[in-house]
Amino acid sequence: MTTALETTGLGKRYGRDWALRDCSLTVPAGRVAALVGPNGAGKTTLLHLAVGLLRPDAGTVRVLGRSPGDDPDLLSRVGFVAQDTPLYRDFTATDLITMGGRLNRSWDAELARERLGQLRIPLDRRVGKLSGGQRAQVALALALAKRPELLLLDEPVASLDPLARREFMQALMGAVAEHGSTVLLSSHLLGDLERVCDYLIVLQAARVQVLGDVDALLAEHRLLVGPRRADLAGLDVGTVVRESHTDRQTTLLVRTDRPVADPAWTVSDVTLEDLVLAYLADPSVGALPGPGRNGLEVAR
Ligand SMILES: Nc1ncnc2c1ncn2[C@@H]1O[C@H](COP(=O)(O)OP(=O)(O)OP(=O)(O)O)[C@@H](O)[C@H]1O
Repeated sequence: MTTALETTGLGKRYGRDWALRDCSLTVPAGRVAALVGPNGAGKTTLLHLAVGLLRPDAGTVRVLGRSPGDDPDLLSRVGFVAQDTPLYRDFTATDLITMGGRLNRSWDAELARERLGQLRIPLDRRVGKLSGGQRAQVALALALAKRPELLLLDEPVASLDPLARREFMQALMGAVAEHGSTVLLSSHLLGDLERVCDYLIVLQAARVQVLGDVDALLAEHRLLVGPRRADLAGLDVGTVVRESHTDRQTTLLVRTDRPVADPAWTVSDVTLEDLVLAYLADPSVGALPGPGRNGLEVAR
């Protein structure tokens, strides 16, 4: 299996409004993919379509080569942690671990107990009495105990403190390294994603805006700082994704497959955060796979 998730022209509508539209993407197996975008962009909708909680109104979604919703067996191979970690609040973690063992064919109860023990989360306290962050950790431990081939996480670290976020991300990386799982993780915390994700999906206004390998995307973008130049016509620095100007200075985030030769510009690498923020600031520009430079094409 080389592709964990594949969508083709996928769409979901609520009434007359599209929550997700013309969404065609793949997440290669074994990747840790970041799913980012502003509030209401369609991230949760995409994840719910992938686990069969929603049915498409257009197009198709394939998970591990199968169609979610039509294939109950698929659920045993996919872990999903929903945005609000909706666990049964009257049960203890021990109850949930036992229940998971009855509901799942391959279930590593010891892994879940060990993880929660290391995090000092009381196994015998009702989940409703745990903190939001502790509940998120219980939900992740249960999802990992399933030993899923694909793990889908909807803003799992939002309620965690900075140390716990780092630990959570490390646990994810551990699971990927150990079991070769694929992870698709939605989050607004770009700094956290930069450390662990090697694949990027940016959704904006229900559509895919940027898609691809993080290293390839970072290698193709540059930050240029130079004397103020408000008129960019005729400038040969690649595609300008974002421009900003002060009285004396112009800063550009550009996409180019060539070194910037003009000595007027100070050229530096971009971070994932620079790149995502630049694209989010201008919905009319995108970077999608296609027959363009380095397999990627700028859509304006
Ligand atoms: N049950 C629903 N009924 C009507 N509209 C909905 C429903 N669920 C989502 N939407 C709309 O679909 C769009 C996409 O929502 P979605 O929850 O997928 O966004 P998101 O990217 O996950 O946002 P956030 O970052 O705020 O969690 C939004 O405009 C939202 O208002």
